[in-house]
Amino acid sequence: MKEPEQQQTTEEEKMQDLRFKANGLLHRDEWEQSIQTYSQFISLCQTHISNPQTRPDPKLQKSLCLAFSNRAEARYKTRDFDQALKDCDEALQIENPHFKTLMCKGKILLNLDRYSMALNCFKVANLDYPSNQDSETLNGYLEKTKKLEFLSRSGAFDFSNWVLNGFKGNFPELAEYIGALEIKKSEISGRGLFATKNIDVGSLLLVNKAIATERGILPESKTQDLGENAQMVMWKNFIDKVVASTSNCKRTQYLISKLSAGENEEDLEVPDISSFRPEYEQECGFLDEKIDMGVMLSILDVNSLVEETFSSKFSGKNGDYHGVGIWVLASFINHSCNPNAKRFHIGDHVIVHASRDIKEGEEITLGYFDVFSPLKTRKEMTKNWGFDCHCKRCKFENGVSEKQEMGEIEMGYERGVDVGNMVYKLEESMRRWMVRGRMKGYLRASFWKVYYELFVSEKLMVKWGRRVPAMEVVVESVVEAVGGDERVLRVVVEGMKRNGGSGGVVEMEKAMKLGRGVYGKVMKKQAMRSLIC
Ligand SMILES: C[S@@+](CC[C@H](N)C(=O)[O-])C[C@H]1O[C@@H](n2cnc3c(N)ncnc32)[C@H](O)[C@@H]1O
Repeated sequence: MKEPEQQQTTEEEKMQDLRFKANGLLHRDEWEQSIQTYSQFISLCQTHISNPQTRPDPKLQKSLCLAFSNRAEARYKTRDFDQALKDCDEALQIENPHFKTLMCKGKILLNLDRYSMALNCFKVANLDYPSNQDSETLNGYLEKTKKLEFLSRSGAFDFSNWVLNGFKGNFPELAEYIGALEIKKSEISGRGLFATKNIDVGSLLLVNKAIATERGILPESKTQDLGENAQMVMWKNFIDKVVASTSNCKRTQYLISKLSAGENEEDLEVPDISSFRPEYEQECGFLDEKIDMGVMLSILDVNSLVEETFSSKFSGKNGDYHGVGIWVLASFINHSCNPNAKRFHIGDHVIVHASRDIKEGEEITLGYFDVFSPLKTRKEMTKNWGFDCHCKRCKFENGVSEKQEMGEIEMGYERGVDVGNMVYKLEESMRRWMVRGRMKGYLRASFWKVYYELFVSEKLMVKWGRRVPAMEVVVESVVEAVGGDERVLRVVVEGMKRNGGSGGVVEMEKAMKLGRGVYGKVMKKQAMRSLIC
């Protein structure tokens, strides 16, 4: 049996060894091993301190604080943010302010998009700034966090430089942002996102960071098997990433658990939108149990989105390049064939903006697929998504699809007959059926492909121009009905060029407004002009 003093010395030596070993592992970036060794040190150290028979060295408290801080750093590197934050709080309970810990906590909070809390950490760290530390790093974090906090509050994103640079270089800074929105029961299906005030075209609705994304090349393989195989691998990797993100973070788990798994949507709880704000407090009863894997797969099936690039000009990637991801708040947006919003993806963020003016109380809707296609194609697409669309446009087009002329027009469309003749026939039929207002826009959007081919062809316009409505009239009705689109913008720009250069001030203003519907109000005039002209 060792004497208490002898035992104390042995314990102190053991702690010394563990601390030394853990620090070495941390310096060599061996995160998991260093976490384990710090845990051994922390447990021994705590027992030692709480033992009434020992006279712990006062320096031991400092070592314990540092061990928590270092374990937080290692856990941050393994993206175990929940546990890393707990370690930071333990360290700060022992010593506050503690520069190293505050820096680590700030970085974790920044990763979790909790900008104002992160900013607070960096500000306090700045007060406790030790002279031997590199001030540039802290200043860099302070500046970045201030900017993100402002963006998240204001939604004042500006992509001008990135656009003017031809989408080269770093992505623009993006922060999570939620506009004037709420979640409510939807007449379309289950829950939906609704505007809480009037929103004008181009305004940002939300910016949401993905829980996980997976990107890769999916070759349009000559053998179907190869393509399907690549798709399966991509989907599997994506699922693994989602599972990894949810197992480390209770908040992510909680948020995902709120999504529809495709069944009994009408009975689903309507969560408060504030629980999707990054700063939402953790303690409010986050999930304790893991989500069942079967449920998780259904959730991913119903809510995952294929990425859409900011602009076809931007992607610079060939058609083989695909990305899939899950964005929680954006998952509450229902589909409509006459959507009022558009989405783009930059890095891991989805950016949703109003593609036309939206009234207070109106539901925000996206086209889950290309809505510039005829009813038949859209029905196939919604079938793939697993639902029947009951939007106003589908209801109206279902009615006219019974008409004989409609059958002839559809047949002509599929066979690719003279586009001028088709447009003429459709316009004449709409006149006879007394189709008015938005409904005209619906049908024109359905057969947009032929309108497009007609309006961009000088030769065809010479032949058919007098017998079909003016391009401006068609464009206005289509945009009012289904929102802005790059292809519509293209027709307008081609028209302006035909009329001698880039058109007058009024035409340019109209094109810029259309541009805001297509790309959102995220750039200054010069950048928008470079995109549309
Ligand atoms: C991404 S979720 C949209 C939010 C969902 N309504 C909810 O309550 O969580 C996609 C699912 O919503 C439903 N949905 C979306 N748009 C729809 C539409 N136009 N018609 C019918 N169901 C729709 C379908 O069940 C679809 O699988």
